[in-house]
Amino acid sequence: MTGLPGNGDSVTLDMLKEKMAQFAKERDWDQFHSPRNLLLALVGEVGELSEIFQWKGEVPKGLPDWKEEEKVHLGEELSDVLLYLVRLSDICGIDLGNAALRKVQLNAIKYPAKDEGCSTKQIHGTSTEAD
Ligand SMILES: Nc1ccn([C@H]2C[C@H](O)[C@@H](COP(=O)(O)OP(=O)(O)OP(=O)(O)O)O2)c(=O)n1
Repeated sequence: MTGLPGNGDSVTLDMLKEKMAQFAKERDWDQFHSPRNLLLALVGEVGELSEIFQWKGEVPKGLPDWKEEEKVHLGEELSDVLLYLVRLSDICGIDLGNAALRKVQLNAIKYPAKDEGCSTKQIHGTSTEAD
């Protein structure tokens, strides 16, 4: 495994966590990667991500009309958000993967599937045929 993108390996949150830790250590940037700084950096990147969609109106899933360079840019901004989120979680001592899995379970309890009596209308204000 080379750890480089595109070599067929699946990327894990742990890999990204280690990459970010190494990146900060090599630059002596641990001093700047405080919880508050990382949170602000994360929010800034969410802003940059939002700018990509700003004023475009609704866009179809899969972004079929977008140029390749726009999709590359989108991937970069999504990555910045993910990387700061992973780093913030690490610095706060949160196991993000397990916390997210637990949250998915909690979501399923809070919003039961339609067979278990939950309607789309209750949550999104619109009905589907299944409702
Ligand atoms: N103190 C820092 C600064 C940067 N990064 C890393 C995490 C992000 O993935 C990326 C963010 O870099 P920039 O602040 O240069 O932001 P952009 O890449 O979005 O550049 P720009 O804002 O010019 O578009 O670099 C980091 O870990 N710690």
